[in-house]
Amino acid sequence: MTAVIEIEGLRKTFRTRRGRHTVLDGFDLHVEAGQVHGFLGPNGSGKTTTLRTLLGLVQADGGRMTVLGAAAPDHLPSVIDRVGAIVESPQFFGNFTGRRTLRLLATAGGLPPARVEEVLDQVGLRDRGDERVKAYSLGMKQRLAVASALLKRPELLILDEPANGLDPAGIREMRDMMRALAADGVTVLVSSHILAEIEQVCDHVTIISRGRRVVAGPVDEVLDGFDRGEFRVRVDEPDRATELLQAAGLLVTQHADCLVVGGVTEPTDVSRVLGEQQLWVRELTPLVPDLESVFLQLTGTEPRPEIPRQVDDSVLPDPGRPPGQIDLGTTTTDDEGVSA
Ligand SMILES: Nc1ncnc2c1ncn2[C@@H]1O[C@H](COP(=O)(O)OP(=O)(O)OP(=O)(O)O)[C@@H](O)[C@H]1O
Repeated sequence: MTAVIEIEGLRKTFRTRRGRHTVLDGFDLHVEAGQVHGFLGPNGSGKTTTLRTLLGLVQADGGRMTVLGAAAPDHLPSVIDRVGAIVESPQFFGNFTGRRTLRLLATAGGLPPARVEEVLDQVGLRDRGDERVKAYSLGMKQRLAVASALLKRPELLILDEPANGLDPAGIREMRDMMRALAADGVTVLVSSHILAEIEQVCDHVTIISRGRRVVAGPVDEVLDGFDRGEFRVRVDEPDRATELLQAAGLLVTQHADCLVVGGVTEPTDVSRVLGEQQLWVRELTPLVPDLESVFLQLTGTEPRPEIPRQVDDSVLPDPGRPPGQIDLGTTTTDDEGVSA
């Protein structure tokens, strides 16, 4: 497999009114060719800063990055024509129509006008392309942004929150589009908070928390790593059931309307232990971890009853870092991202 994006030991500190704020603290990301790679993290964990840094929009304080084999940011210009990116909400001239906007971009990139019609059709704006952008809804602006990123038929597509403002049909279309692009060999790096979407469309995932990678790998393997063999069990007399199951060596947690039984290797063990004492199981459902539960657990962002969670409350991962951090210097940048 060829690495399309390599980030090692990325560091970035902003100077803010509250003092220095380390946003990326030795972050690593590896995206291989052909992957649809989900990039997840709580609000403020550093996703957009990572993508902006990768694209040369923010200067890193340390670390090593390559895009399509070219060292970033220094050699980014040599590969940028092969990269399509939407990072944050792109700004377009409100008085231009969607079609005119794309034609200008196509002309600047030496692309034929026919390509504009193809991408307008692809993102569902074919019939609204002659309206001014300022009259577009949020979701239509997002579709226009995707169209602009697709114009040059990129080998690598970087999408920061592409589902922002999209209606349910639009989200599904975005998912189908990512799948179709992947089938055509395009590598996609996508950040999103819609974890069910990510789980459906991505084959690989990296989760960031407070500027450090907390997990990375194939989605299936990440989820399997959190499968604790738990089952939801509904049964009459939950107290007696708990005693019996615990006596059989199983881990039992009582909830308001069910028991969660862990350490189960063979589900029939549960029904047998209870049935032998005339307790009949009404439900026995495997609790398969999903990306949302894994995300909440790894980032420490499970909602707490009656305690509003603050954005910087997420978990700071174990500081045991893989080797490979290379200092580029220790510059600190201000709120505008300009080197100080
Ligand atoms: N130019 C800047 N100056 C100062 N702080 C900044 C700047 N840009 C980002 N930050 C801070 O960096 C942290 C990470 O922001 P970033 O936008 O990368 O998070 P994110 O993971 O994309 O979050 P979200 O999911 O909310 O979009 C935040 O605490 C943010 O306030």
